[in-house]
Amino acid sequence: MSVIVSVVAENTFRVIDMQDIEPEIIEKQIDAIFEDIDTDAVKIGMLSQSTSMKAVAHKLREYGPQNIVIDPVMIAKNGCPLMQPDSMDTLIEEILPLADLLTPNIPEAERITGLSIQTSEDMEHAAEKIAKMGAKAVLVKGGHAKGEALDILFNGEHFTYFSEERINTKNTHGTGCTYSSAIASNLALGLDLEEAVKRAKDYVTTAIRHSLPIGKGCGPTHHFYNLYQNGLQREY
Ligand SMILES: Nc1ncnc2c1ncn2[C@@H]1O[C@H](COP(=O)(O)OP(=O)(O)OP(=O)(O)O)[C@@H](O)[C@H]1O
Ligand SMILES: Cc1ncc(CO)c(N)n1
Repeated sequence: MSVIVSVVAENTFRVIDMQDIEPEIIEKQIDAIFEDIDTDAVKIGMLSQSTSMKAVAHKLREYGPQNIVIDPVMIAKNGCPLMQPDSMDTLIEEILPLADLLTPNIPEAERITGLSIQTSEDMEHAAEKIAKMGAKAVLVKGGHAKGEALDILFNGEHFTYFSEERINTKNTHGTGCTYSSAIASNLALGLDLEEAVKRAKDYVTTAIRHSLPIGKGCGPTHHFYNLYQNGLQREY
Protein backbone atom coordinates (compact mmCIF):
# COMPACT_ATOMS: atom_id res chain seq x y z
CA MET A 1 0.00 0.00 0.00
CA SER A 2 1.45 3.34 -0.90
CA VAL A 3 0.94 6.97 -0.03
CA ILE A 4 1.92 9.46 -2.73
CA VAL A 5 3.57 12.49 -1.13
CA SER A 6 5.02 14.03 -4.28
CA VAL A 7 4.82 13.59 -8.03
CA VAL A 8 8.33 13.77 -9.47
CA ALA A 9 9.14 14.29 -13.14
CA GLU A 10 12.40 12.35 -13.10
CA ASN A 11 14.37 10.07 -15.39
CA THR A 12 17.75 8.33 -15.22
CA PHE A 13 19.72 11.57 -15.53
CA ARG A 14 17.71 14.48 -14.14
CA VAL A 15 14.85 15.71 -12.02
CA ILE A 16 12.84 18.10 -14.18
CA ASP A 17 10.30 19.22 -11.59
CA MET A 18 8.14 18.02 -8.75
CA GLN A 19 4.79 18.82 -7.22
CA ASP A 20 4.07 17.99 -3.63
CA ILE A 21 0.69 16.62 -2.67
CA GLU A 22 -1.32 18.81 -0.24
CA PRO A 23 -0.73 17.75 3.40
CA GLU A 24 -4.45 17.08 3.98
CA ILE A 25 -4.47 14.60 1.10
CA ILE A 26 -1.29 12.95 2.40
CA GLU A 27 -2.98 12.54 5.79
CA LYS A 28 -6.17 11.15 4.23
CA GLN A 29 -4.18 8.61 2.18
CA ILE A 30 -2.59 7.44 5.43
CA ASP A 31 -6.05 7.22 7.07
CA ALA A 32 -7.26 5.17 4.10
CA ILE A 33 -4.57 2.59 4.80
CA PHE A 34 -4.71 2.37 8.56
CA GLU A 35 -8.52 2.25 8.88
CA ASP A 36 -8.62 -0.74 6.59
CA ILE A 37 -5.69 -3.14 6.29
CA ASP A 38 -3.17 -4.08 9.00
CA THR A 39 0.36 -2.85 8.40
CA ASP A 40 3.40 -4.90 9.42
CA ALA A 41 6.00 -2.32 8.39
CA VAL A 42 6.27 1.19 6.97
CA LYS A 43 8.95 2.49 4.59
CA ILE A 44 9.35 6.21 4.04
CA GLY A 45 11.42 7.73 1.25
CA MET A 46 11.57 11.24 -0.19
CA LEU A 47 9.75 13.91 1.81
CA SER A 48 10.62 17.12 0.01
CA GLN A 49 9.38 19.77 2.43
CA SER A 50 8.41 20.47 6.04
CA THR A 51 4.66 20.43 5.51
CA SER A 52 4.80 16.92 3.99
CA MET A 53 7.05 15.75 6.84
CA LYS A 54 4.66 17.15 9.45
CA ALA A 55 1.65 15.46 7.83
CA VAL A 56 3.42 12.07 7.77
CA ALA A 57 4.76 12.46 11.33
CA HIS A 58 1.37 13.49 12.68
CA LYS A 59 -0.36 10.42 11.25
CA LEU A 60 2.40 7.97 12.21
CA ARG A 61 2.23 9.23 15.79
CA GLU A 62 -1.54 8.76 15.68
CA TYR A 63 -1.46 5.18 14.35
CA GLY A 64 1.84 4.05 15.90
CA PRO A 65 2.73 1.29 13.42
CA GLN A 66 5.66 -1.06 14.06
CA ASN A 67 8.83 -1.42 11.96
CA ILE A 68 9.18 2.11 10.57
CA VAL A 69 12.14 2.26 8.15
CA ILE A 70 13.05 5.78 7.04
CA ASP A 71 15.37 6.59 4.14
CA PRO A 72 16.18 10.30 4.57
CA VAL A 73 16.42 11.05 0.84
CA MET A 74 18.08 14.42 0.10
CA ILE A 75 19.83 14.32 -3.28
CA ALA A 76 19.36 12.00 -6.29
CA LYS A 77 22.31 9.97 -7.68
CA ASN A 78 22.58 12.50 -10.51
CA GLY A 79 23.01 15.37 -8.01
CA CYS A 80 19.49 16.81 -8.22
CA PRO A 81 18.07 17.99 -4.87
CA LEU A 82 14.99 16.13 -3.62
CA MET A 83 14.58 17.77 -0.18
CA GLN A 84 14.38 21.49 0.51
CA PRO A 85 17.40 22.46 2.65
CA ASP A 86 15.21 24.50 5.04
CA SER A 87 13.29 21.35 6.01
CA MET A 88 16.36 19.78 7.69
CA ASP A 89 15.20 20.90 11.17
CA THR A 90 11.78 19.29 10.63
CA LEU A 91 13.42 16.09 9.39
CA ILE A 92 15.53 15.96 12.54
CA GLU A 93 12.81 16.98 15.01
CA GLU A 94 9.71 15.27 13.59
CA ILE A 95 10.76 12.41 11.32
CA LEU A 96 14.03 11.03 12.70
CA PRO A 97 12.60 10.11 16.15
CA LEU A 98 9.90 7.97 14.50
CA ALA A 99 12.46 5.67 12.91
CA ASP A 100 12.91 2.11 14.10
CA LEU A 101 15.65 2.20 11.47
CA LEU A 102 17.07 5.27 9.69
CA THR A 103 19.12 4.48 6.55
CA PRO A 104 21.22 7.54 5.55
CA ASN A 105 23.94 7.31 2.92
CA ILE A 106 27.24 9.00 3.82
CA PRO A 107 26.38 12.52 2.54
CA GLU A 108 22.98 12.34 4.32
CA ALA A 109 24.60 11.16 7.57
CA GLU A 110 27.05 14.07 7.28
CA ARG A 111 24.24 16.60 6.81
CA ILE A 112 22.24 15.19 9.74
CA THR A 113 25.18 15.04 12.17
CA GLY A 114 27.47 17.83 10.94
CA LEU A 115 30.32 15.28 11.07
CA SER A 116 32.72 14.58 8.23
CA ILE A 117 32.77 10.87 7.29
CA GLN A 118 35.92 9.38 5.75
CA THR A 119 36.47 6.08 7.57
CA SER A 120 34.46 3.23 9.06
CA GLU A 121 35.09 4.74 12.53
CA ASP A 122 33.51 7.98 11.26
CA MET A 123 30.51 5.96 10.02
CA GLU A 124 30.19 4.40 13.50
CA HIS A 125 30.35 7.82 15.20
CA ALA A 126 27.70 9.22 12.88
CA ALA A 127 25.42 6.22 13.49
CA GLU A 128 25.81 6.63 17.25
CA LYS A 129 25.10 10.34 17.07
CA ILE A 130 21.93 9.79 14.98
CA ALA A 131 20.78 7.17 17.52
CA LYS A 132 21.25 9.75 20.29
CA MET A 133 19.09 12.13 18.22
CA GLY A 134 16.23 9.63 18.54
CA ALA A 135 16.37 6.93 15.84
CA LYS A 136 16.17 3.44 17.43
CA ALA A 137 18.66 1.98 14.96
CA VAL A 138 20.79 3.46 12.20
CA LEU A 139 22.29 1.96 9.03
CA VAL A 140 24.95 4.19 7.47
CA LYS A 141 25.34 3.10 3.83
CA GLY A 142 28.70 3.23 2.12
CA GLY A 143 27.52 3.31 -1.50
CA HIS A 144 29.19 6.71 -1.92
CA ALA A 145 32.54 5.67 -0.39
CA LYS A 146 35.52 4.17 -2.22
CA GLY A 147 36.55 0.52 -2.06
CA GLU A 148 34.21 -2.13 -0.64
CA ALA A 149 30.46 -1.41 -0.40
CA LEU A 150 30.37 -1.33 3.41
CA ASP A 151 27.26 -0.49 5.43
CA ILE A 152 27.34 -0.21 9.22
CA LEU A 153 24.32 -0.95 11.41
CA PHE A 154 24.06 0.44 14.95
CA ASN A 155 21.16 -1.11 16.86
CA GLY A 156 21.53 1.17 19.90
CA GLU A 157 23.99 -1.24 21.54
CA HIS A 158 26.44 -2.63 19.04
CA PHE A 159 27.63 -2.38 15.46
CA THR A 160 27.24 -4.94 12.68
CA TYR A 161 29.19 -4.64 9.41
CA PHE A 162 27.69 -5.66 6.07
CA SER A 163 30.24 -5.66 3.29
CA GLU A 164 30.13 -6.62 -0.38
CA GLU A 165 32.54 -6.03 -3.23
CA ARG A 166 31.92 -2.80 -5.13
CA ILE A 167 30.33 -3.49 -8.51
CA ASN A 168 31.72 -1.37 -11.32
CA THR A 169 28.55 0.12 -12.81
CA LYS A 170 26.91 3.52 -13.19
CA ASN A 171 23.49 1.90 -13.04
CA THR A 172 22.77 2.44 -9.36
CA HIS A 173 19.62 4.56 -9.59
CA GLY A 174 17.41 3.74 -6.62
CA THR A 175 19.81 1.47 -4.74
CA GLY A 176 18.90 3.13 -1.44
CA CYS A 177 15.16 2.95 -2.13
CA THR A 178 15.49 -0.72 -3.06
CA TYR A 179 17.52 -1.49 0.05
CA SER A 180 15.27 0.24 2.60
CA SER A 181 12.15 -1.28 1.03
CA ALA A 182 13.71 -4.76 1.17
CA ILE A 183 14.66 -4.25 4.83
CA ALA A 184 11.11 -3.09 5.69
CA SER A 185 9.66 -6.11 3.86
CA ASN A 186 11.96 -8.46 5.76
CA LEU A 187 10.95 -6.87 9.08
CA ALA A 188 7.29 -7.30 8.07
CA LEU A 189 8.01 -11.01 7.62
CA GLY A 190 9.16 -11.10 11.25
CA LEU A 191 12.93 -11.31 10.78
CA ASP A 192 15.11 -9.60 13.38
CA LEU A 193 16.89 -6.41 12.35
CA GLU A 194 20.33 -7.94 11.64
CA GLU A 195 18.87 -10.76 9.51
CA ALA A 196 16.51 -8.33 7.72
CA VAL A 197 19.48 -6.11 6.76
CA LYS A 198 21.69 -9.09 5.82
CA ARG A 199 19.11 -10.51 3.40
CA ALA A 200 18.29 -7.05 1.99
CA LYS A 201 22.01 -6.43 1.40
CA ASP A 202 22.21 -9.71 -0.58
CA TYR A 203 19.13 -8.66 -2.51
CA VAL A 204 20.33 -5.14 -3.39
CA THR A 205 23.78 -6.43 -4.35
CA THR A 206 22.23 -8.91 -6.80
CA ALA A 207 19.96 -6.13 -8.10
CA ILE A 208 23.02 -3.88 -8.70
CA ARG A 209 25.09 -6.72 -10.23
CA HIS A 210 22.33 -7.26 -12.81
CA SER A 211 21.27 -3.61 -13.10
CA LEU A 212 19.79 -2.48 -16.38
CA PRO A 213 21.85 -0.42 -18.85
CA ILE A 214 18.91 1.67 -20.00
CA GLY A 215 18.46 5.43 -20.24
CA LYS A 216 21.06 8.15 -20.70
CA GLY A 217 22.09 8.39 -17.04
CA CYS A 218 22.19 5.97 -14.10
CA GLY A 219 20.01 2.98 -15.01
CA PRO A 220 17.87 1.14 -12.46
CA THR A 221 18.68 -1.89 -10.33
CA HIS A 222 17.11 -5.21 -11.39
CA HIS A 223 14.51 -6.01 -8.73
CA PHE A 224 13.37 -9.25 -10.31
CA TYR A 225 16.63 -10.93 -11.29
CA ASN A 226 16.22 -13.92 -8.99
CA LEU A 227 12.56 -14.35 -9.93
CA TYR A 228 13.52 -14.47 -13.61
CA GLN A 229 16.27 -16.96 -12.84
CA ASN A 230 13.68 -19.14 -11.16
CA GLY A 231 11.66 -19.57 -14.31
CA LEU A 232 9.69 -16.42 -15.03
CA GLN A 233 9.82 -15.26 -18.64
CA ARG A 234 12.61 -12.80 -19.36
CA GLU A 235 11.24 -10.26 -21.81
CA TYR A 236 13.16 -7.00 -21.87
N1 LIG B 1 28.59 0.08 -6.96
C1 LIG B 1 28.10 -0.60 -5.92
N2 LIG B 1 28.45 -1.89 -5.71
C2 LIG B 1 27.96 -2.61 -4.69
N3 LIG B 1 27.11 -2.11 -3.77
C3 LIG B 1 26.72 -0.81 -3.91
C4 LIG B 1 27.19 0.00 -4.98
N4 LIG B 1 26.61 1.25 -4.86
C5 LIG B 1 25.82 1.19 -3.77
N5 LIG B 1 25.89 -0.03 -3.18
C6 LIG B 1 25.15 -0.51 -2.01
O1 LIG B 1 23.78 -0.18 -2.26
C7 LIG B 1 23.11 0.11 -1.05
C8 LIG B 1 22.52 1.50 -1.12
O2 LIG B 1 23.52 2.42 -0.75
P1 LIG B 1 23.71 3.88 -1.34
O3 LIG B 1 24.75 4.53 -0.50
O4 LIG B 1 23.95 3.79 -2.82
O5 LIG B 1 22.27 4.48 -1.10
P2 LIG B 1 21.62 5.80 -1.62
O6 LIG B 1 22.67 6.79 -1.99
O7 LIG B 1 20.61 6.19 -0.62
O8 LIG B 1 20.89 5.36 -2.96
P3 LIG B 1 19.83 6.18 -3.89
O9 LIG B 1 19.91 7.62 -3.49
O10 LIG B 1 20.26 5.96 -5.32
O11 LIG B 1 18.50 5.56 -3.65
C9 LIG B 1 24.18 -0.07 0.04
O12 LIG B 1 24.14 -1.40 0.51
C10 LIG B 1 25.47 0.19 -0.71
O13 LIG B 1 26.58 -0.39 -0.04
C1 LIG C 1 11.62 10.25 -6.07
C2 LIG C 1 12.99 9.79 -5.70
N1 LIG C 1 13.18 9.27 -4.46
C3 LIG C 1 14.40 8.84 -4.10
C4 LIG C 1 15.46 8.92 -4.95
C5 LIG C 1 16.81 8.41 -4.47
O1 LIG C 1 17.87 8.87 -5.09
C6 LIG C 1 15.22 9.48 -6.23
N2 LIG C 1 16.22 9.62 -7.14
N3 LIG C 1 13.98 9.90 -6.58
